[in-house]
Amino acid sequence: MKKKITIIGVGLIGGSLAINFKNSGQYQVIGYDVKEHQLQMAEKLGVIHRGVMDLREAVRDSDYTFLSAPVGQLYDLLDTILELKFKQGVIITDTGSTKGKLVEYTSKFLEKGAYFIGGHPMAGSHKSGVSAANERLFENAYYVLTPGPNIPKWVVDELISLLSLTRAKIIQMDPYEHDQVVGAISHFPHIIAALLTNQVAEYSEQNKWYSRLAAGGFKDITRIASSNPEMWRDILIHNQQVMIDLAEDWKRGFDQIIQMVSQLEVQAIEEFFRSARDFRNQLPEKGKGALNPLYDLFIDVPDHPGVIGKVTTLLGEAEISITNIQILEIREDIMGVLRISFRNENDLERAKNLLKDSGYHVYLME
Ligand SMILES: NC(=O)c1ccc[n+]([C@@H]2O[C@H](COP(=O)([O-])OP(=O)(O)OC[C@H]3O[C@@H](n4cnc5c(N)ncnc54)[C@H](O)[C@@H]3O)[C@@H](O)[C@H]2O)c1
Ligand SMILES: O=C(O)C(=O)C[C@]1(C(=O)O)C=C[C@@H](O)C=C1
Repeated sequence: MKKKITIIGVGLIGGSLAINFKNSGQYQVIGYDVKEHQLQMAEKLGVIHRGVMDLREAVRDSDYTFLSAPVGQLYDLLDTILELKFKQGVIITDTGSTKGKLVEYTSKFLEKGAYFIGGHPMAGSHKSGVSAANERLFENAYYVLTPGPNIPKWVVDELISLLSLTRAKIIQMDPYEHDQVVGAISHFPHIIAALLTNQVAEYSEQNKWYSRLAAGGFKDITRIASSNPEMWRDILIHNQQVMIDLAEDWKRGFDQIIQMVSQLEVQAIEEFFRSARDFRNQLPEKGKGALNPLYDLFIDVPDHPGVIGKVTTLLGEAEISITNIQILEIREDIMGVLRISFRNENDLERAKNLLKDSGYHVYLME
């Protein structure tokens, strides 16, 4: 009998994990979510084998349980699971963006016969929900595990082996070190992006040109301001002290550059940009083969031979390049969903209008 994997919270991250596990053919993948429509969509897209709305049923025979709900939900979920009947030796892990407090909180699982290992895939998107799930989301990305000191090595190895299906690079880290580092490279940047966006939004109330002229630079630095507000509220709250410390460093840096500008310290200003450029330029690019989840278009297609060819021909004739194409589900007599990725927003927009005008039902995902 196949081992059972339960995904609690079948959204972007849970759904992307689920696809990898399901497509391996080695596991039975069950989804649980508080939103029934997410489960229905997950089943329709073929992301999970089956969705259940009852947590008791979801965890009962599970060999591996993934908690991929928002960070603020994890503690209550863990408390509930602890009271339920679960398999002895089950490996429970999460995908939450913060790790320190959670790992401390979960040490009590061990005495109940379950192993908890904190986890955090360092890949994602500003999009939410299972419709944005992507089989290749984690490919080449780092996936951090933060096992507590009492978790046996063979248990960690077993989880690593399962996660290798995602083709992520799995590393282990101290949970508080994780929060420190990820606070600086992920959590704090979301504050900056939102702050900058709010500042410009305020100006644009008086003058429409702010939003009309907002081009590449502004859009690049503020892409993540489109992220899910509830998710980011939870993350900041659960990494509170790190955020406060980073803000102090930011204020110091900000005072310095403003001082340079007001004193017209031209050399220092140039050096400020040069050192940033040098560090930015040596950051590794995302590995080859990984999808850029940004410019995706979804198209409902009937399961007729040649339908993909018709769509790609239409795009090709209009000289719109595609970077990837994926069938999210094709079963007999059932409408399938085609996901086509484009290089930029302009291509995406043109393709959307073209396909719509040709009678296809096309949509973007939040
Ligand atoms: N989005 C990212 O870029 C990213 C990357 C890595 C890790 N994470 C972390 O992964 C987790 C999931 O993020 P996501 O982007 O997939 O969010 P998402 O909103 O796409 O999915 C979360 C899912 O959890 C469900 N949910 C909410 N409360 C629940 C509960 N009490 N029980 C069961 N299901 C519940 C929601 O209905 C939703 O389907 C978060 O903890 C987040 O911090 C996110
Ligand atoms: O690419 C994005 O939109 C993300 O915000 C992904 C991102 C990140 O900050 O890099 C966000 C949260 C996660 O916990 C991990 C990854």
